[in-house]
Amino acid sequence: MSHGWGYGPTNGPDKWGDDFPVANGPRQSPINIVPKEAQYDSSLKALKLRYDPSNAKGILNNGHSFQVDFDDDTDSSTLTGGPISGTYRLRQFHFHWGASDDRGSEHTVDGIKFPCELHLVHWNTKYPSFGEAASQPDGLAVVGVFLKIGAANPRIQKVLDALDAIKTKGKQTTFDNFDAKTLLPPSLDYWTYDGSLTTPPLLESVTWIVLREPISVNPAQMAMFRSLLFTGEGEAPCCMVDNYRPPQPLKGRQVRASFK
Ligand SMILES: N/C(=N\S(N)(=O)=O)N1CCCC1
Ligand SMILES: [Zn+2]
Repeated sequence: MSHGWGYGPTNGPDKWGDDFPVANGPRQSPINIVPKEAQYDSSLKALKLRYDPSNAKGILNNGHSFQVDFDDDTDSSTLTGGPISGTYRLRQFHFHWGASDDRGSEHTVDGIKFPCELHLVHWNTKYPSFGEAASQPDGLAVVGVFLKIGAANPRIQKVLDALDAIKTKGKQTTFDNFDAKTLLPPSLDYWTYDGSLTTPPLLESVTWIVLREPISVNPAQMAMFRSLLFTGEGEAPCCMVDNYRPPQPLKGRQVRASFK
């Protein structure tokens, strides 16, 4: 790709392998999850997410999605349990979504696409930093949550109300006192498998933890996601939609379930 990666016809997922050969590696994400082929593993622990709302720092339009960043200098917002060992710190969360409700998620379930998918990105504190962890096979753990169309979700509204201030690429604003746990569904049943970042550099360092139960958003809330721009201020505007990578080959990997 002569210019930076993105989701368009000339720089989208089919072209990422030109600059990032790992795109065709053995543990790429996302994947299509086939529940009937996922093996229940009774040794999988319950997820333990302990988030401190005061760690929320800011919200940024990074030109590919938007992210809410957290202070990860201490173990005050962590993921433990589940399929991982040790302690992983919450770094940021972000979303992927479609131009219409028939697509947008990265993982699919029996081939079904959801309109949106939330990713909560954590890094293994056995490594000195996020950057170091991101290059290790057990360095990251991402909790994925599907969003479906239904009732308005009051808990996501504070995030969506901040989007007006970060419409264009590179814009950021403060975003404090937010408990990311409020974005999770009542059940923490999950599927888990070894995968990768779903955007360049596509590093194969992610333990994926995809929750079975979606959360809901209503159509007006989905429209707020779609109000963002991939482009920077003063550039020809391009709506930030369809910022998802399609499912990748499983290549013999096993998907385990924490539930029967
Ligand atoms: N691709 C990513 N996360 S994801 N979509 O795989 O959860 N990231 C790139 C840098 C930090 C997180
Ligand atoms: Zn993501």
